[in-house]
Amino acid sequence: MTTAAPNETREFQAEVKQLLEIVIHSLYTDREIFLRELISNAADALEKLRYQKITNKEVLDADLPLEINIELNDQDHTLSITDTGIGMTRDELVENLGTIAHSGSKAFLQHLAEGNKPDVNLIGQFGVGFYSAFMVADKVTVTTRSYRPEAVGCVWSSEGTGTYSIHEEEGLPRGTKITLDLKEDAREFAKPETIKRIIKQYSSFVPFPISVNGEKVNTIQAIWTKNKNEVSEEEYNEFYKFIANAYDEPLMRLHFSVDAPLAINALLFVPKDNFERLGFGRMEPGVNLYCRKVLIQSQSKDILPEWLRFLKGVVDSEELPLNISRETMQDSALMSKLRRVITGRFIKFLSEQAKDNPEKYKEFWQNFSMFIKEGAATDFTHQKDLVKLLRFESSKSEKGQLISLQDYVKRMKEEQRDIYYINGPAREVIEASPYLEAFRDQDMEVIYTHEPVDDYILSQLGEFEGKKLVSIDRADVELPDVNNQNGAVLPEDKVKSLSQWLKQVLGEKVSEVRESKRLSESPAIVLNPDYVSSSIQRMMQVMNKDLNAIGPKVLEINTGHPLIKRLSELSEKDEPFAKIAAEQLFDNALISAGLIVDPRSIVQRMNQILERALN
Ligand SMILES: Nc1ncnc2c1ncn2[C@@H]1O[C@H](COP(=O)(O)OP(=O)(O)OP(=O)(O)O)[C@@H](O)[C@H]1O
Repeated sequence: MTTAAPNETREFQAEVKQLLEIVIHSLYTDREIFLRELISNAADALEKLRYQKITNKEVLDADLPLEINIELNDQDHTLSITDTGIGMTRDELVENLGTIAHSGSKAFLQHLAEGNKPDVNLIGQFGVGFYSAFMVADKVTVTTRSYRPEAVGCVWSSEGTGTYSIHEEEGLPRGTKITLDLKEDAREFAKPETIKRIIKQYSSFVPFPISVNGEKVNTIQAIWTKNKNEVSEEEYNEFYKFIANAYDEPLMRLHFSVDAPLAINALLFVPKDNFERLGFGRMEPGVNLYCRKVLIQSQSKDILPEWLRFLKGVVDSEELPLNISRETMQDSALMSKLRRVITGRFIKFLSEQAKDNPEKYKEFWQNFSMFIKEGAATDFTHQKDLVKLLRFESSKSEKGQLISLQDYVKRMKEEQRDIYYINGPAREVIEASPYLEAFRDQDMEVIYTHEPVDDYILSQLGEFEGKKLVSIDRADVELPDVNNQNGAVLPEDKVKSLSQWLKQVLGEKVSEVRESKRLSESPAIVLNPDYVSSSIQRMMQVMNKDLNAIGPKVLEINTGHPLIKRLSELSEKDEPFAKIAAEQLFDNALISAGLIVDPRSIVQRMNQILERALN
């Protein structure tokens, strides 16, 4: 703790200066959001005070009503917001209003620093918080006194240029008053009609009375405790905007209440955009935990598993003890029960959406599939149900059309025992690869996966509805023989000697060379002898920045292919060119598997091959 002098001027932290610079000089549109930010801070302070009172802590001015008062003075061009919340001590003032702790604000700054325009939804997501007051004010004064009985009141003020001043003041009531001296071009914010309109728009769900010049303006509602048919579509959307700091409407909504095994009222929203996917860093959880309408924990990390961090909303359970501490919250049996019930209900909701509202589900999948996959890979309690929510393209679905594992199983061929999948960065790449040849030949469907996490989930799962999940780049896939379109194949002894010769030429790159039963068009294919699929190897190549970070392969050759037949002849004659051709054949097969091959050696070899061809 710093023991500050009674009257002092301090510098803002560098990031705050940067933020203020942007707030003051570049944010001209949507300036009215400053009011929402300040009201939301006031409401937070009031929620925290209510919690302190309930948990029997001693509180200064315990009888003050919990409310927000806005005073406007059109003559002096001032606006003040007063709350009777927890207030701040001198140290808290310095910490909270002189520095930025919020990682979101830093990401927001970074985004702006890269020359992007601040869009209003983004401001809503990350918040410029308290500092947004400087969009409309050329001086901001914060008069505050903490709820702690021994606390001394303080006054903080700043003009938003690099410094602020702070001094102590006797006789203040508990809570915080923020006074704005409005800029000349922001004087409309001293007019009651303007302020009332803005409150209606952004803050009508604030759970404390708000008055403007003494007139009460909001209706306090805990709509999550109401019946579904008592809440209008508009109220839901407004509530979403309030709770998610959003400006658009949600993509999906789930409102439910259950009595057993636990009494729960919940209202959950899926937003339209996934800011994590758009590159704004990891999302913070967005669901608040209530007990009988009293906020227990905002943005609770414990009420839902991490993979559901994209959800916004409210969970209210009367079974929660009000004075539950952070520690007990984390590992209480009650919390894990709540978590299980709510997660299960949400997953059920998604599968209903997928069935009854496929277009909506598709939109959801396009934006939020990464979270469902994360859940399927990490949340073993719900893995079985989550896997049913996964969607894939396949060799029998049209481009962009998605199927589930259940769809696949339903249309499996009678004699087919396993579920087949193959990974590749894009549909076109997969379809050009030799892996599909045999399956096309047999008219068997293959699921296309595009991300390593898909393969991770499927290989970890092992089976689905009793059917084995098999990556078709595995060496041990059992398949009926294909019809070789090339006519006669090499005789057995030639195959044997060619295989031995290839093994010798390619050395440690191959664990085995053998005749293929699955190729009809391509000369050769590489297969994985172990459980590591090509997609995971590809990822390791990139992560380790090492093109050799792939294990030995099984090389299968198409013994009916003219190229292989000719190679057999050349190898018998000990032609030096045969070696070059063999190496290129192997690299081509790696490329077809989507693996990355050192381009330098390939180019060199290709030039040798060209030279010979041109001669
Ligand atoms: N009216 C208030 N009463 C008590 N504390 C406040 C009040 N306003 C702000 N604070 C304190 O100042 C901190 C910083 O506020 P600021 O609005 O910049 O960020 P935030 O509220 O934490 O985040 P965000 O606004 O992005 O949600 C708050 O976390 C809170 O501790």
